[in-house]
Order: sequence, then structure tokens, then C-alpha cells
Amino acid sequence: MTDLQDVADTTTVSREPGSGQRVFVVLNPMAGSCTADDVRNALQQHFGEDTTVDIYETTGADDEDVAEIVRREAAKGVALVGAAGGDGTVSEVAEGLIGSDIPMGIIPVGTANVFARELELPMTLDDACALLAGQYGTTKIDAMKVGDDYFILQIGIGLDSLMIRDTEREAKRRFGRAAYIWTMLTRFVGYQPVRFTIQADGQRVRPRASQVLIANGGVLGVPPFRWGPNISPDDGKINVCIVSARTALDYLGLIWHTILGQQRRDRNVRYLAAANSIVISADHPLPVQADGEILGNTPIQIQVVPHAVAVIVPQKETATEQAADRAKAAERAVAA
Ligand SMILES: Nc1ncnc2c1ncn2[C@@H]1O[C@H](COP(=O)(O)OP(=O)(O)OP(=O)(O)O)[C@@H](O)[C@H]1O
Repeated sequence: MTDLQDVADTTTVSREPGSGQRVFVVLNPMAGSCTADDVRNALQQHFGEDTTVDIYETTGADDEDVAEIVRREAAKGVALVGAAGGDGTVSEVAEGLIGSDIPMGIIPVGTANVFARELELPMTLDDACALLAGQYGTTKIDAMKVGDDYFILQIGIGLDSLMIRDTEREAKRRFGRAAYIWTMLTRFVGYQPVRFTIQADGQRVRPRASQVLIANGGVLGVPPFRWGPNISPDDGKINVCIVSARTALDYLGLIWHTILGQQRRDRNVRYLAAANSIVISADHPLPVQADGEILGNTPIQIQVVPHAVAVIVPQKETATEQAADRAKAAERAVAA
């Protein structure tokens, strides 16, 4: 166990930024299709004049250390740190907050924004800023440590890492998520499974696989599609999803089971789970993506860090509101 694991707990609490506070936002001006000015204006509008909003615009330079910038700003005192960008930006901000109690607010203005979808966060710029500036809850998500870096969503080896490596930023800006799908289709043709060696805590397997996904979150591109059931970012565990599909029929079966949410019934999918560590190697070096960015090649060693970062989520409904919602749902069902 790391000392970070001792810090953690999974309680969901509610907090509200008060006036006179400072928030710090990391903004990727090149992410997705939103402009930096759109984000600045929305933040200003929602936080008003009582709250100081300091914004750092990322440069994308090789020596830029966003996590370190976040650590420095957090040490000065902030009510929250915002991550305005895609999964890469969110992951870098999260790394800077690991082991601290300062919550991270996600403004999902990237291309895929998978982590925001995983937590069912508001997806528009306006709604995301309203959540950060209003009342909110937090949940403590797990993280995956690779070397000195931390990741919070998914680490993938296979078609997903080829897709991420080969999708140009310009294509992402012009075509959004369709750019990823197009690259995936072009890499899919002729793709063959590879022999992996996977160790998850005490369990060791040697499958031939077309895709290995180390998942803290289960969203597969767009909800409701998921890599599998029971993959949750705040359960203290990391799941390994091994896909061995090879033929067109295998993939059709897999798509069918994914649509039905019955991936565990598919003979070409296998799951492992780890609370401590995962080690993966392949017969030859394969690219590895982590939270949407290329990290390097296999082999890779991942340490599980449970409940590492507090993330801002919509407040849980009160019991009365939940009862009212259930009553409305029942009425709708009767009417239908
Ligand atoms: N000013 C900038 N110019 C060019 N690249 C940048 C800049 N700022 C950050 N980057 C790069 O952007 C990448 C992170 O992008 P991010 O994940 O935020 O958005 P996205 O790729 O559009 O969204 P998603 O990951 O959700 O698909 C990193 O590789 C980072 O180096």
C-alpha cells in the first residue's frame, strides 16, 4: 500500500465555493472545437466578480509540466482546480491534485471527453461552469500510476492506441469524434491479435488478444456503450478487459453483446481486476495510450492508487427528491 492509499476515502460530500475565493483553471486552447475565449467568458459569467478565476493556458510544449503547475497553484490556496479540455488535460490536472483534498472540476471542451461521460457530468460549457460555480458534490476516484505519471481513465494497448496515435489534431478539430472513428476503421482492416502476458495482482494469463484495456472507467467512446459491467472509477479497483476477437464474426458477436450490455457472455472477452498492480508485456513492443495520449510502448507496469483525487460531480439528490423522481418515473411508465 502506498501512503496515498491511506489518505483516501470514498465519501461524497457537498461544498459550495463562497465569494472571495480563488479558483484555478487549466485551459487547453487547442482542445476540441471550443475557443479559449468561449471558456473564459463562461467562467467569468458563472463565477462573477466575487471569485478570482486564474486561468493557465497550456502550450503543448514538450517540457510543459501541467501537474507541477497545478501543484504550485494548489499550494497557494484554491477552492477548486478546473480542467478545461479533453481527457489528456483532465488527466494532467488530476495528477497535480493527487493526495490533496482540493477538488477537480471538469469542463469537457475536448474532443472525446470520455471521463466526463463516465461520471455523467454536464457536457455543455455552460452547464459545466454552472456546476463548478454552484453547489456540488465530490467523489474520490482511483488512479493508475505508471512510472512517475498518473492516469485516471483508461490505458489501452491495441486498436485504441493505434487510433489515438494516428489521429491528427487538425482532423480532431475539423471532424470531432468522427476523426477517431475513421482512423479506427482504417487500422482495423487486417489487424491481427498478439500474444500478451498479463499479471493482475496474483493472477497471470497469456492470451492472444486484439485489445487489452486497463480500465478505471468503463465508457466505450459514447454512453451507453461500455467495456463491461461493474467498471467504476471510485471502487478502489482497476479492471483489465482482454478482447480476443479475430474474425469479422467475432467482432459482430462482440458488438452485439456490447449493445446488450452482456459483454461477460462473449467468449472473446475476459476480465481481471487488481487492487495493487498490473504488469503487461507483448511479444513485440506495441504502442500504449493512457487517457487519450500515447505514453510509449509495452511492457508497462501499473500501480493502483485507490481513491486518489476528489472530482466535482452534481450533488446527490435528497431522499425527498429521489422519491419525487421515482413517482414521476412510475407515472410516465403508467402513461406509456
Ligand atoms: N496550446 C496547445 N497547442 C497544441 N497542443 C496543445 C496545446 N495545449 C495542449 N496541447 C496538447 O493537447 C493534448 C491534450 O489534448 P486534450 O486531451 O485536452 O484535448 P483533445 O485531444 O481534443 O480531447 P480528448 O482527449 O477528450 O479527445 C496534449 O497532447 C497537449 O500536449
